[in-house]
Amino acid sequence: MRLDIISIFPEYFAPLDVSLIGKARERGTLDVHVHQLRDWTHDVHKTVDDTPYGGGPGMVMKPEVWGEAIDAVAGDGAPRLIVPTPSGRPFTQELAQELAGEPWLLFACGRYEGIDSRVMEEYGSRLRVDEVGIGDYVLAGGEVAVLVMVEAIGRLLPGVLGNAQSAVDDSFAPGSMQNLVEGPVYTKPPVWRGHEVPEVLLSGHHGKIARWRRDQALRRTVRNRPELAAALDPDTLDKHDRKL
Ligand SMILES: Nc1nc2cc(Br)ccc2s1
Repeated sequence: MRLDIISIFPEYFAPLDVSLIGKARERGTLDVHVHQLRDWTHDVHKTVDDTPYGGGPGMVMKPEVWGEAIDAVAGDGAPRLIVPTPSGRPFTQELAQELAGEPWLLFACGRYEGIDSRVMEEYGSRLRVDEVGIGDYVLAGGEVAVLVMVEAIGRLLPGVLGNAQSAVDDSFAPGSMQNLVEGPVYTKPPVWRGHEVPEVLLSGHHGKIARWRRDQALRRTVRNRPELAAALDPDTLDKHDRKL
């Protein structure tokens, strides 16, 4: 997968050199290119923003600069254009899975009050354009949102996770974990400061362990994410689940 990221703060993406994503880049699973938006300005101050039409606070990012940048990076190709914004569609595990199947993603990192909407209109006619949010709060720019999305997407690529099963068991993963969060996890020692590991996990009885884990996932989902629990497909709940 090729990833292009356009930002006025390319240094935000240094973390993509480390850990899982860094190793995926070394292996060639991920081909990441970060671009400085100001490289496509033509004035001495490298201006990327201006006051909003209609008045109001803050500044809006100029369409001309973004147009030149995206034209230069995309060329005649057809990357999927992802624009992080608080007003976008929710970024979910399902969308991460979908984006992990794309050959080329181009992330446009807005700042200030956002990018002039005509940029998304312009490219919507020839590229798949998704305005995507990572939660109901406002950041200072799209860079951190891109880091979140790149990590969530990158870990789903073949060979990135040491154990591919981990992604299947992820919270929210399509299939048996749809609309479920994961339950508690434990490792050695069996007793730590008087806290014992649940006995079933030491039993070696895989059926009972799987049942216990699902119960714990359901209980945690009901407690922490009641709106997900309400959306659980009744057909996926067996009679035992319903008793919880
Ligand atoms: N939650 C989010 N906040 C922001 C702010 C800006 Br400015 C750009 C993108 C995003 S995504």
